[in-house]
Amino acid sequence: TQTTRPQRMLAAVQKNATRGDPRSVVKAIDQFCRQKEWAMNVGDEKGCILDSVVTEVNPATVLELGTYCGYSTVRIASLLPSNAKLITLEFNPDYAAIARQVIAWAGLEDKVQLVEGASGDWIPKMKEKFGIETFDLVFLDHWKDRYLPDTKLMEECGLLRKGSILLADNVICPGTPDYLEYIRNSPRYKSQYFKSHLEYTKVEDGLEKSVFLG
Ligand SMILES: Nc1ncnc2c1ncn2CCOCCNC(=O)c1cc(-c2ccc(F)cc2)cc(O)c1O
Ligand SMILES: [Mg+2]
Repeated sequence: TQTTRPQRMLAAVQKNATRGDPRSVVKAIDQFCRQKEWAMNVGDEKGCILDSVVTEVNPATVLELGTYCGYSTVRIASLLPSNAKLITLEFNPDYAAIARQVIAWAGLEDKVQLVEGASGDWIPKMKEKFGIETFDLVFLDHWKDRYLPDTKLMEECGLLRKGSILLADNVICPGTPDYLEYIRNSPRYKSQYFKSHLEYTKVEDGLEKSVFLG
């Protein structure tokens, strides 16, 4: 029977990457997506911007919305201090099953909690279920029409503190116009656009980094 693209991506990781070596996992996925099949990972170009933001923030608590196959999960978790926690939410159980194996191959399962479900359902439960007060960094990479409602939900649930950083993928392609309009005009955020390209292509895309001002 036919395999899925995430299954073929995992096979490429298990074939070409070294167990316990996150950089080799990232490299294997990027090579698979450049040479074999495009896939919606944040990719190597935007991934470097992600790395620089994670390093600058040095977060103790991270929320990732939209795990897919775990590519950005591995990039982020590999840069976290030992006591830091990364919670990643994935809606699609098939993606989640692959992501768990990719994260395990990278040896990062102790830093990552992968939760299956919709962001809108889980955000209100973060405090009670995971003992989270606030998130130092949120990486938004899920349904593009959920960025705005979920940001408002995080505000309402008190999950953001003065200085919390939101980093949003795909603000140009596929695009998140309502989110951009809100975050760039709200007096409660200070935003910065990092121009880049849609993963593995020459199409313009970028990341929007926003600081919550409280
Ligand atoms: N926990 C949750 N709660 C709610 N929803 C959730 C969820 N977890 C997952 N989902 C569902 C959505 O997950 C995938 C979202 N990502 C994308 O759709 C995406 C698409 C492109 C793309 C595609 C085709 C093109 F031609 C050009 C660009 C590029 C990207 O970089 C993308 O990130
Ligand atoms: Mg994306």
